[in-house]
Amino acid sequence: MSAEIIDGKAFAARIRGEVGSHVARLKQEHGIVPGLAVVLVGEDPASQVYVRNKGKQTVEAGMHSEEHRMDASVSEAEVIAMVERLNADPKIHGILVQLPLPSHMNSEIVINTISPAKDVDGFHISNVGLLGTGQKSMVPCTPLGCLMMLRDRFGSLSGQNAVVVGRSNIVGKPMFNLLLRDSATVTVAHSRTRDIEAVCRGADILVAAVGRPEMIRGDWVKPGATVIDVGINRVPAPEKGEGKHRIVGDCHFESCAEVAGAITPVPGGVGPMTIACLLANTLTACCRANRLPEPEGLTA
Ligand SMILES: NC(=O)C1=CN([C@@H]2O[C@H](COP(=O)(O)OP(=O)(O)OC[C@H]3O[C@@H](n4cnc5c(N)ncnc54)[C@H](OP(=O)(O)O)[C@@H]3O)[C@@H](O)[C@H]2O)C=CC1
Ligand SMILES: Nc1nc(=O)c2c([nH]1)NC[C@@H]1CN(c3ccc(C(=O)N[C@@H](CCC(=O)O)C(=O)O)cc3)C=[N+]21
Ligand SMILES: [Mg+2]
Repeated sequence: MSAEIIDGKAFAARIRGEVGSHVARLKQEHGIVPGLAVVLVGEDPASQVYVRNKGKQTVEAGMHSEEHRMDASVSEAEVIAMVERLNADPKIHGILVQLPLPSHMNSEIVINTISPAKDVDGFHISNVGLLGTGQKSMVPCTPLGCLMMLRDRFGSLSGQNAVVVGRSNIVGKPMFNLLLRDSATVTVAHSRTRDIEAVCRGADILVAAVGRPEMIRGDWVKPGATVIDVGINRVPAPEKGEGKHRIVGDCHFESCAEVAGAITPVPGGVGPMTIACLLANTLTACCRANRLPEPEGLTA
């Protein structure tokens, strides 16, 4: 193995520390406490873990944290009513509606009900449009975390060949926009891409957001490339015992690490950065709501 392992866990802890000191200053100088509300509909066990981590780290950063759990059988109108209540709540600066929502709901309608200023996921259509046109917006947490790690490694991304595998609204497309804004040359690959391995081999920066366990192998990677593995896949781990699981990325770690110059591990890579960026976005939203200067280095 030759690649440098990018320590997302340590990077994220550093960001949370910075967020924490800004929060302490807001409290001391202005008596303001940033607040994040998470709306969780249904009982998806993987989501539960994620929501618990978020709540814990929000409180550790000195912020106010609320979780609103709703039964999977509630109506779309009830979720919308919850969002509208949070929109109107002055204690709350950030709202996250955990996706996916139960299939009987239209998640676009629910997400677009969130006040754009409180949309710390950056999924509201007006934030999507602002990002796409290069204007100030709330930036989706996972792509923002990836961008921070890339800027840290490269300094400038100008002229780098970046390939994003996956075109979802929550990862692939916003990642494309952020890389393009930083003047990388960006290709977006997806399930219809022809000769995807060759496309990936052209990448100085390879971002994998596919949702297919270990799909990207070492021979897809250009020697020395930087590989950002967004994938979070639960796969059976019989070696750990009957019915046990482990988490793997969209990249086959061992073979990719032999070829890449640097790679993010799963777990311990993009995941912790996502939560750190969620806290950073909540702080940013709070500063904007109170017409206070925004913290530097915590937004795109
Ligand atoms: N670490 C973190 O913080 C986060 C991790 N994730 C993880 O990232 C991964 C991606 O998530 P998300 O973007 O929501 O996933 P989606 O399922 O919404 O999108 C997957 C994308 O990958 C493409 N794709 C699927 N199969 C292939 C294939 N065989 N070859 C090429 N492209 C393919 C799809 O193409 P097409 O459009 O043509 O169907 C689609 O564009 C998941 O593992 C998810 O769990 C997600 C969010 C946050
Ligand atoms: N509205 C919305 N916004 C999201 O940002 C969102 C969402 N819905 N739905 C689900 C996905 C998934 N996601 C993760 C975030 C952090 C980790 C994370 O912290 N992972 C750790 C721990 C993994 C573990 O061991 O469980 C790691 O990778 O090291 C994982 C997954 C955010 N998502
Ligand atoms: Mg998805």
